Amino acid sequence: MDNLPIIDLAPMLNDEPGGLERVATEIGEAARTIGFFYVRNHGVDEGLIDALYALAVEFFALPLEEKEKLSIAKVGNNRGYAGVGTESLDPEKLTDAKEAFNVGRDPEAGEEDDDSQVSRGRNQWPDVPGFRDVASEYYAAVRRLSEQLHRAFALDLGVPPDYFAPYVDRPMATLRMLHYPPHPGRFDGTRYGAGAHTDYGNLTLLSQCEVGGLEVRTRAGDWISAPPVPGTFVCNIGDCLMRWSNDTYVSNPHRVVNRSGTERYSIAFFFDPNPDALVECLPSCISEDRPALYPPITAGDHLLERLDATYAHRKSAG
Ligand SMILES: O=C(O)CCC(=O)C(=O)O
Ligand SMILES: [Fe+2]
Repeated sequence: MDNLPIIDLAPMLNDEPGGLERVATEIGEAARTIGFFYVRNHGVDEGLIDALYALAVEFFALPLEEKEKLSIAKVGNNRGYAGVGTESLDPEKLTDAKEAFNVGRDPEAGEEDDDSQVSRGRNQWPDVPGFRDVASEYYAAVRRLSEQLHRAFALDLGVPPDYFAPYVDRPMATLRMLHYPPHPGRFDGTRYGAGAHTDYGNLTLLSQCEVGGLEVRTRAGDWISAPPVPGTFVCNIGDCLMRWSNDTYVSNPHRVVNRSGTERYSIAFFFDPNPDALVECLPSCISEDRPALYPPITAGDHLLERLDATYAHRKSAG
């Protein structure tokens, strides 16, 4: 496979007769084989996406001391600024040549507001006019889209379309703006923008600016590029959904190298289930020849395990 499929979501999102079924079949095929696909007609306003890019560019252009006031290392809940060199998505390589800013979900009515818990509590907001409003609006839009994609996953995996709804209605979802400075000199394979890794949650929705750099590993072990396609998100399956589906879906390694000679920005949205969601291999994915490969775990514990392996500051804290 040289190209990732581009799946049109309109039939599902417009409630066309048979639309959910058709989209679920296409998504299921991609999720089982490579774990990556593009989605178009996804319903998220292009003007909103452009507005968030403009604010991300403004934020990353602030002096480092300003950005570090919002450092992710000061909080336990995975929100705020992570500077160049603070993360190793591939622990075998040098630290990633990227900087990032994370926004989580604001506490909703009746929810505890505890910043020490992963992906809960308050956000750290930069002093950039409009940032909070636009980031919150974008977050809500991609959250809705993620919920809708779960209906297609459920149908394809052999459970009712709303099966996942109670597990993902208070999600540990993270909006992450990313900036990859151009790679200095010739790329020698030691330092990636983002080292090879798999994502942790159920799904990721990635918007790329016009500068490419994302590469995806095929099952055969080749790396193929996933170039920006206007009007789409790249959607990929994460480790949590792979586990939940008893490896029916695949969470595939990917990496970023900015070979363009210019700045690259991207916006990722990582959708992890509710912290207390019990991730237990789906009954429809278990059979006599295919017993459950994993014991049950809460989504919160699963995410913590994965974050602690990635961040230097979390490792030393814990
Ligand atoms: O920036 C990108 O294109 C991908 C980033 C990514 O894979 C990640 O942050 O998990
Ligand atoms: Fe990723």
